Amino acid sequence: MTLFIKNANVLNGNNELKIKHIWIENNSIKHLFTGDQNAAELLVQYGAGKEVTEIDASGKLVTPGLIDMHVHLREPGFEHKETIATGTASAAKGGFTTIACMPNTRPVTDNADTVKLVLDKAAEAGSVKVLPYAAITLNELGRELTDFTALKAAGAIGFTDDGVGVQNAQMMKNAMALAASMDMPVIAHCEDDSLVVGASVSEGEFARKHGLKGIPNESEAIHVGRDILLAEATGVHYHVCHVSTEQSIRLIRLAKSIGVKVTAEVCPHHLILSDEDIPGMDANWKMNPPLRTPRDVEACIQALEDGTIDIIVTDHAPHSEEEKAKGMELAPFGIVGFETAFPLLYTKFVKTGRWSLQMLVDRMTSDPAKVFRLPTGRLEQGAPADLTVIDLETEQVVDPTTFATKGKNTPFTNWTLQGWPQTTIVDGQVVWSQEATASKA
Ligand SMILES: NC(=O)N[C@@H](CC(=O)O)C(=O)O
Ligand SMILES: [Zn+2]
Ligand SMILES: [Zn+2]
Repeated sequence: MTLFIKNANVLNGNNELKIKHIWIENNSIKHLFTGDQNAAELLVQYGAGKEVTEIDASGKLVTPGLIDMHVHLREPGFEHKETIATGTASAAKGGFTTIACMPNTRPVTDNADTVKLVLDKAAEAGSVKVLPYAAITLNELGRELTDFTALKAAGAIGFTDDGVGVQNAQMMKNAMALAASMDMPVIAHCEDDSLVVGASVSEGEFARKHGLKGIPNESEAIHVGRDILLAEATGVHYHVCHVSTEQSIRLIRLAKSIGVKVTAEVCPHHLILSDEDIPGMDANWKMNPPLRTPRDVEACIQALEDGTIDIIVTDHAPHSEEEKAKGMELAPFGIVGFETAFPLLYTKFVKTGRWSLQMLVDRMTSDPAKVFRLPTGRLEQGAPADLTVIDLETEQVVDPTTFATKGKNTPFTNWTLQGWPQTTIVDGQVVWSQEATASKA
């Protein structure tokens, strides 16, 4: 199939927008024409004898397909929360073309068969590229290492027990040494269980006001510090999940300055919301790590700006409405993220002038590709044709009833945002477009 995207606004790496015409053939970007070339003539010249699908991207931003290295697709085992089909559809609608899914399914992705099942279902669902992580320990119980060799052979791209922290330091050290010997990364949910028993929100204003036990910042940072020392000792590529505290950032900054191979990610909600924004005992504001203080929020923003935190991920974590209705203390942790991530960050940081558009796009495309050595995340001749067309103008109100994900658990309901993805292209195929949705409706 041949696809011709004309009049696209493309970033040049230096935060300048240039008009380009993008010619796609055989899954990759074959030509990148400058905007002063006549699109109609190019079509005649290069499209002779071919069936060419045209997309007019006039006035729209076209970026490399967005990449989300931390998501929960829930299948197998929790299909009432999400399936690989609904999760990837939601990702496509959010402009994502590659996503990496966490192993806290049922069964846990701690064996080669489950890795293969995820990959098969993803190929079948067909929306976006799915990269599975495998568990560090069997059943994510922290007692026994999984078979790293078999998991890597089956297609796992890294090891993580996301959902829980690995409590035992020796276990983590063994995992890191083994992963290092296989040139695989260890991705860590940092949480010391002994410090968080029975808590559902962060230690801060909201917990005090409602008489709730709080999750302290040290519960995250203690693991970050421990793991940095273990990463230094083993030489592994250590990646910190959903960083949310000033203390963790301080440690990561120090580790990077002395050459430890550490990278880190942050979620939109930890960049935009603090515990002081929580309106009441509503579990759509409950996630792990919890919303921290405004001071932590500012530390996260600055860490992303100065490169201490490398990338943005959503930690898309759908739960059913019944589960979330159990209230702040009993409901499971997690909020959905795919369909609001880019508009939230564009509206809150680019529209306000704090970030360049280039910075936001890089942290969601080329930077994750760099950190995880992916072939995608670039818009250039010869690159895989994974692209996202984004409308930076139209305002739209967040309405969870229109989400493609099964999860409606978001704190951003009714927020008015700009920067909505319009068309998502994976390997030269349109996997989602606003028009198709609109005309179907
Ligand atoms: N982030 C969350 O609040 N929840 C995640 C688990 C996790 O990412 O630790 C989930 O699986 O629901
Ligand atoms: Zn986690
Ligand atoms: Zn997660």
